[in-house]
Amino acid sequence: MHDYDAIIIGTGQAGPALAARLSQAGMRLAVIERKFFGGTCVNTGCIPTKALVASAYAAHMARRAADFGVTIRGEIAVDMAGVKARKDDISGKSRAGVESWVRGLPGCTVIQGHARFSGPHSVAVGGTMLRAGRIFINVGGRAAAPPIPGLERTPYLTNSGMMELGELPDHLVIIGGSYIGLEFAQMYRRFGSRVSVVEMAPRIIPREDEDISAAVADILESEGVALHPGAECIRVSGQTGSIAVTLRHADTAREIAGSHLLIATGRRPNTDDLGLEAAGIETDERGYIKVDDQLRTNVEGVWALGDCNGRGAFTHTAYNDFEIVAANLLDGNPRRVGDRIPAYCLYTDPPLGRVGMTEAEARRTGRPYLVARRPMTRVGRAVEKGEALGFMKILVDAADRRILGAALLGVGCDEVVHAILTLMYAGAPCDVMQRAMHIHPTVSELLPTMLGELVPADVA
Ligand SMILES: Cc1cc2nc3c(=O)[nH]c(=O)nc-3n(C[C@H](O)[C@H](O)[C@H](O)COP(=O)(O)OP(=O)(O)OC[C@H]3O[C@@H](n4cnc5c(N)ncnc54)[C@H](O)[C@@H]3O)c2cc1C
Ligand SMILES: NC(=O)c1ccc[n+]([C@@H]2O[C@H](COP(=O)([O-])OP(=O)(O)OC[C@H]3O[C@@H](n4cnc5c(N)ncnc54)[C@H](O)[C@@H]3O)[C@@H](O)[C@H]2O)c1
Repeated sequence: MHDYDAIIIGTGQAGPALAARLSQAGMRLAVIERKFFGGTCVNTGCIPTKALVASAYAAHMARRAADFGVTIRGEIAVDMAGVKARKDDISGKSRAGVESWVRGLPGCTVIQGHARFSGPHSVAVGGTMLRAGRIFINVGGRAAAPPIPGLERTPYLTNSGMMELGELPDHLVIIGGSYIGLEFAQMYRRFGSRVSVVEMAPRIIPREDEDISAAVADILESEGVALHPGAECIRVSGQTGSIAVTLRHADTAREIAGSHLLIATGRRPNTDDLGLEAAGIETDERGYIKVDDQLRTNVEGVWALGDCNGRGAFTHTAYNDFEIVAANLLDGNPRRVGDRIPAYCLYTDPPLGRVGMTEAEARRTGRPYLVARRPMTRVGRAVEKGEALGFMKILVDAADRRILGAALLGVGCDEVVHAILTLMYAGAPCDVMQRAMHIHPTVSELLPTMLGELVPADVA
């Protein structure tokens, strides 16, 4: 039995930063990783997908060169080997950076292998037993495959398999029209594949407002992505190169013939093989580890951070979990998960920047609210860039004039959304932003203008 002050399981988006703080505090710690340092974000999630999105954007803009008065002689071709090499290089450097950081921490022992609890404060990795008074679980999640008949016999890709894909699919059929599905859909269409997206909800990105789903659908369809909302996938069969996907749409069955199948139907936590029962750590019915507002599990001295606790599903929520645990444990600062404001982006082009409530959520609160909308065709910077698709929407509480939420679908909106996010954290009324002089020409300069055009929601 090896004794430590702390054990961290998983090197995702919370573990390494927490290891650095614990090491700085003089603790002896063990960090256990079973696969790639950096976890999902670095290896099969945010970083590689955004590198691929950048290649797809370059191809798209090259095809649009004539719109800008630029002539490209010859065919615009995408070299998938080059695209993959660029992605692998970016992702690989990030992985190596995390690994050397963690290995270099004073007092930190890195163990490679699968960790499994053997008791409330003990963990086994292969034949090695480790014990600590504090254990931090940062095991993340993986793609969940739905119980579609035939799937077990049909080759399919998940976000992980997509990272290894060397060839350009002739026809990529994607099951799931949400964040993962849509980012891959647009990028592969831009690389040159035919792409079909099957979504069983009545519309794509069903958690977003209807106007946002419709605008994103228009953008994707205008590029030639075939969308099948309201269609349940009832059977799949075939081999790579020849895949048959059967859909039921309004009681009618039809078949899509594709070359490759991507399953993007959500994720599940990596908690089923962690021996949680040996430690008495409680999970919910979907396998997420139950935590309180400071990320403590029901077992004293055990915390769960990141995707595995079901309180967030993003890199920034996992990292924020680290900040909350470190603040409580090391800084005497009682930070809480409940204090954070939901925020994320969908990295289609143009991106969708989201913060706070959707309009549907604002409506459900029953309180009066104000709304301002502006199409990107009325945003000078977007017009100048020749990228004027989408619209921006801001919701404001009619009583205290604080921003309730925003959905910004437009060029640069993955950055613009932070101005609203910061104002919301400051708890300031929107008038503060309206009076602040903004820089011209930017997308952000239209935020104050929009706030001057707020109208009650029922007349919007
Ligand atoms: C395709 C895709 C795109 C995404 N894009 C974005 C984006 O643009 N922005 C964003 O914010 N989020 C994005 N996400 C989500 C983001 O990647 C995750 O929310 C984030 O990585 C979660 O981090 P984590 O620390 O919880 O766990 P992970 O990053 O999943 O890390 C968990 C680590 O634990 C290890 N592990 C698991 N079990 C054990 C065990 N028993 N023993 C030892 N080690 C173990 C794993 O090998 C892994 O390295 C994306 C996800 C996907 C799939
Ligand atoms: N830009 C980002 O921040 C980003 C990008 C990608 C992923 N992520 C993270 O990864 C998580 C998972 O993303 P996701 O898109 O896989 O999951 P999701 O849970 O957001 O969406 C899954 C979709 O698949 C549909 N679906 C499920 N079963 C189906 C079936 N049998 N047939 C047809 N449709 C079906 C659902 O209705 C849903 O719309 C997200 O919640 C997000 O946190 C973030």
